[in-house]
Amino acid sequence: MKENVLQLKNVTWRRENTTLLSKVNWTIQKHEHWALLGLNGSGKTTLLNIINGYIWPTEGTIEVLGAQFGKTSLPELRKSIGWVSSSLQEKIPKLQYAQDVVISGKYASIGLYERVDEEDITKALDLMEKLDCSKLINRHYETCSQGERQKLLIARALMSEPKLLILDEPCNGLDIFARENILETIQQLAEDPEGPTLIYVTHHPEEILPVFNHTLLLRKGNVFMQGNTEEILSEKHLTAFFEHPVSVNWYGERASFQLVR
Ligand SMILES: Nc1ncnc2c1ncn2[C@@H]1O[C@H](COP(=O)(O)OP(=O)(O)OP(=O)(O)O)[C@@H](O)[C@H]1O
Repeated sequence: MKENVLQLKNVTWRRENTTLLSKVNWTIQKHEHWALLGLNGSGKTTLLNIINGYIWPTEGTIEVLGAQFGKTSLPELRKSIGWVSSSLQEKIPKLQYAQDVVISGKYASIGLYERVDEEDITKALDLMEKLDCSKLINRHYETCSQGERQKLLIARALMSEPKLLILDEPCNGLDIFARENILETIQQLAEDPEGPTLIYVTHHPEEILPVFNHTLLLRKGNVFMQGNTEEILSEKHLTAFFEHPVSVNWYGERASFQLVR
């Protein structure tokens, strides 16, 4: 049976006289992993704020994990949504130990103020193992590289066993090796039948892994197109989307892109 993880209907957000999101319709089913692709300023962060209930839309309805906004406790719902973003990365205390960063995900706190039990420690270490970052145990967060920090934050998000995990530009600031390493980790996470449904947010189409077999293109607050990734990542569609000629080459199941001069 199909189970909706997310359902946005005609979601519109206006600020003063500007429409920043316009009539967004988006349905995600369980284990249907999606990429959200849009240039700077296209409205991605605004849309994520709406999905997490931090911004209330001017019009439209929102249902996340079966809970209808307006009829549900948002703080309670947020426990089931993981959101890994660069703004979160900046908030983590520099001197916090790597394993404590992960454990804090259980309490959705920045810093760790709760008494930690043996079970939490075991779970955090298992997650660090799973994400191939267990070598960071007892390291201060500030001494970890950008790629290592991203892995810790993904492990942190998984600590509360979210049903929906939003990865908001997780490869920003990474070199090509660290980027491929993170992408491999994300691919494994997406392939885990027990794992959360993923939304991968990016402005780089080459980061869209085969496991993200659905893509939504957002442009100037409008859904330009949505559906099957392979169809969407075509020269024709991306040229229209970017309003600039784009060439696409496929290497196996990954595509690479170039602006045509
Ligand atoms: N509170 C606000 N009031 C007015 N305009 C806003 C507000 N928040 C966002 N905007 C505008 O909405 C547009 C979309 O911003 P948003 O941050 O959602 O884009 P984005 O796709 O996440 O961009 P980026 O990839 O650069 O992070 C931008 O033009 C931004 O200036």
